Amino acid sequence: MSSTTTKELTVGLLIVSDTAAADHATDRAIDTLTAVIAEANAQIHNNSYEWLIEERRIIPDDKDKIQEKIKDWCDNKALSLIVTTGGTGFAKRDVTPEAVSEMLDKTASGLVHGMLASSLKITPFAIMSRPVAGVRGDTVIVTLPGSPKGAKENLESIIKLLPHACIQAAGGDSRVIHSGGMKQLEKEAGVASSGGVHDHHSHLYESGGLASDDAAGMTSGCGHHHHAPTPRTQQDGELRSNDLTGDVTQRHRSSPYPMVSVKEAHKLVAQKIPASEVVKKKVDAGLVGYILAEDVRAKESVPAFRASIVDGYAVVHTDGVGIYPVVGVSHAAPGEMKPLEAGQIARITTGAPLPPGATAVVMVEDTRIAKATEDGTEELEIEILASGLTELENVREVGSDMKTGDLLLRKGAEITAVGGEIGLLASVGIVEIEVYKKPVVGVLSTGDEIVPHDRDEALKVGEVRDSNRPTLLAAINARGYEAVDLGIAKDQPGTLEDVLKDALSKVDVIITTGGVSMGEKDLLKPTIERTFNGTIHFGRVAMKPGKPTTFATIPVGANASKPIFSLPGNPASATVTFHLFVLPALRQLAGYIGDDIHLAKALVVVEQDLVLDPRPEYHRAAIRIDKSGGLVARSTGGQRSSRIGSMEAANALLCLPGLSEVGDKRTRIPRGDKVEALIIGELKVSGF
Ligand SMILES: Nc1nc2c(c(=O)[nH]1)N[C@H]1C(S)=C(S)[C@@H](COP(=O)(O)OP(=O)(O)OC[C@H]3O[C@@H](n4cnc5c(N)ncnc54)[C@H](O)[C@@H]3O)O[C@H]1N2
Ligand code: MOO
Ligand SMILES: [Mg+2]
Repeated sequence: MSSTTTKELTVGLLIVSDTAAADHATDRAIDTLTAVIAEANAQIHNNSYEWLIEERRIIPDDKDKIQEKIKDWCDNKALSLIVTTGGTGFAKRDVTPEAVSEMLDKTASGLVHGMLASSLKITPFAIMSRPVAGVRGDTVIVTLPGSPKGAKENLESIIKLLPHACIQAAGGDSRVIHSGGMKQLEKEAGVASSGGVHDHHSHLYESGGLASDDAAGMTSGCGHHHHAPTPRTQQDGELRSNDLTGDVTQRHRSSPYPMVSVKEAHKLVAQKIPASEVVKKKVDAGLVGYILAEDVRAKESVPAFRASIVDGYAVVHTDGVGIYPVVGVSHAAPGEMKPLEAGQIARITTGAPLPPGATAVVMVEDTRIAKATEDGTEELEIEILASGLTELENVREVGSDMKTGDLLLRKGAEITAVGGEIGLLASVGIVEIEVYKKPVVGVLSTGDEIVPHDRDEALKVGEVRDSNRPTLLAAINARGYEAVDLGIAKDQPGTLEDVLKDALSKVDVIITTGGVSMGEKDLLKPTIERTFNGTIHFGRVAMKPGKPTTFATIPVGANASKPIFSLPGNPASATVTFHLFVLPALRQLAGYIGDDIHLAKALVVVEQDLVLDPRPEYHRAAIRIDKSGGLVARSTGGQRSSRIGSMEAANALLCLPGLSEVGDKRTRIPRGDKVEALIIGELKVSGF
């Protein structure tokens, strides 16, 4: 069943409200309904369909305007679903049901009853609502009340049944989506099973009894399969975050950010990272880690002269064995050289230029001294013992290692820490090359409780030493990127705004930690969206640790944007997600391409049983090369996200599948099994 392709069910949100139309900032319905729909997407464990919000409009209580939008969204855009809010009461200006009714081809009184029945369980005032529902063309239309709470409750009461309705309304075969799962669907939607008719249907929503966040079947990016909906990126004008100035009572009570898989998160990062810039750099030790932005050709030949490969005597190779006068000396040093004639030899050292006329070199081991000066300090005649010399024997011809114009390094080549590429460039006199600029990375800790790690004063209750900033600054530096310390920002919108504004002018990539989950002081997301007009590409990832990992881009000027990674505050979460998401992004910006962007992966044997978490887990471990050359992994112990100790001596992240991925088949990886490991540190050997 997971082989069916994902169908997108498009949605239009039509907010009918005089107040909200006059001041869009007062609207809460869009956020609320977006959250309901995101949650519905997050709970789909079968990739047969997903909701996609395509339209969002706020219009006044005006019958013509309502009908105009409905006409456009049904007849031109053929959306799957239109949800209106507002105008369903008894006030004079409440005209939504009338406007919608006139547009319907069919009514759907069942949906109306369903909504009213569930609302009446919550409040007797539901009786004051006049919802209508029906079909126009291919589109299902539902009217919800204007209060965000009422709208949310009504939509939640029917949303699990709407895919079925929408697909049928559009003339599709809804068996695809409800094949195998109608009973489950009915159970989840709180509707009694109608018996045998649906017996051949299979799962629409997977069972499993896990918390929705954790049960989302996601891939961990380590090659597990999954049934996740594709991520929804932010649409124009859609803001999911809490209101910055809002009260705690108004915050979201379930995350409005769809849970994306690690693989999808990587894809989004790769897509949204700005293009790499080209800069000129000197060829020196500072070039390590850069990627060439141009093909580089040899400016000179190596060797630049005919050079000896051995210490011995330069000869004319046709001369043969015999005793010859030593008429000159050539050391590996610049200088003029007297030409050599047949019947003469010249002493020569390794790397020294051959005298003009010499055609081969005989090793000193293949010679004997025949005559020395009287004081015994100098050679006069030497007997050559080697016979059958070939032309250029023991000689490096001009350009035999490399010729002027040869392609030395291709665009895209990495200047490695091994040093070979720098040597190559240096050998032919290249002093400057074009490379991709390495990003400068700013690191900011956030949180009222966070104090500098080196503050020389005991902690007061509630204070926490900042471990994320030194950790990340170190990791960034060690990977060869310039890191800028942005300090600690308090959980106040203004403070965060000032610090980020300053950072945007100084760095290419911003990393923040803390303040991205569900707390009322978790201000990163609303600040990015509302203050900086940024786009949050994902705000939740199906992984442990690191669930609230957030990635956004903030516009800076006309066509430019800068990436911001808002990592969870928990220290192990911040460190893991830095390696998993930020490092590849930095490498992409620095010009790495393809697989080179990502952490290296290997299969390792686990030395202990590892208990699986509902979420795909990145279990910190120390891996070693054992005597047989294989890789073995030892867990670093307690894996709680707050425990930075789980990163101590860790050089790998073991990719453990989430329980929701392996089904009920197993709850642990037994010792001796192999798992994939992402390598984040140096490999050690044991039993060398
Ligand atoms: N109702 C929910 N609560 C939480 C959820 C959730 O889904 N629903 N997610 C949990 C998960 S998972 C994580 S991870 C954390 C992430 O929290 P935030 O990113 O909002 O971070 P904070 O709340 O600011 O801090 C969390 C924790 O980490 C400590 N911290 C923060 N910064 C630092 C630092 N620089 N150095 C050391 N320690 C730091 C902070 O004091 C907190 O203890 O949210 C869960 N909650
Ligand atoms: O995802 Mo959080 O990072 O588990 O602690
Ligand atoms: Mg928090």
